[in-house]
Amino acid sequence: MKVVLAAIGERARPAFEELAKMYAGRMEAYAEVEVTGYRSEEAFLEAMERQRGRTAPVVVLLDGRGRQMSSEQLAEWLGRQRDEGQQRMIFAVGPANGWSDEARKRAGALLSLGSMTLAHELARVVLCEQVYRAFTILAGHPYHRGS
Ligand SMILES: C[S@@+](CC[C@H](N)C(=O)[O-])C[C@H]1O[C@@H](n2cnc3c(N)ncnc32)[C@H](O)[C@@H]1O
Repeated sequence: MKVVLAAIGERARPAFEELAKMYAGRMEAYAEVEVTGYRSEEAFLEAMERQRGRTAPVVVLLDGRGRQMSSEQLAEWLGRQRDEGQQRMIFAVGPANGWSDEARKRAGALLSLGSMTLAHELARVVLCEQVYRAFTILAGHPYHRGS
């Protein structure tokens, strides 16, 4: 399975970029990982459109109005996708002013990180940590237990 961790808008400042890449690097023990950015929501949606077809990816938009899950629930869901043979999961953090309704309609799923609004750079760091955590839960790695 390949996991794409995307962000829309300006490149994150170095401190945020470094943290996102640190978790993405750790994730590589479990999946192929790509950290990428798109200059606008439109560019992102166009890229998603080009990937439609037989092996269409699951596109998960990070959104405050989305479904909230515990880390264990995210792990279970991700594990199910993997076991069902899903080859490509795209998680995307929206632009600073959020996703349009059109983007929300086209998403495979909307995922909330909680009811508080995070700065988009921070949301991507939290996303990367939670997807990494999900893989460690699936692998039975002690990271999730804090040991
Ligand atoms: C500053 S927030 C956008 C706030 C905007 N007013 C809205 O309602 O979506 C920028 C991006 O960060 C992500 N984000 C921020 N807080 C989030 C949360 N609690 N859960 C999921 N994503 C979040 C989303 O991808 C959002 O599009």
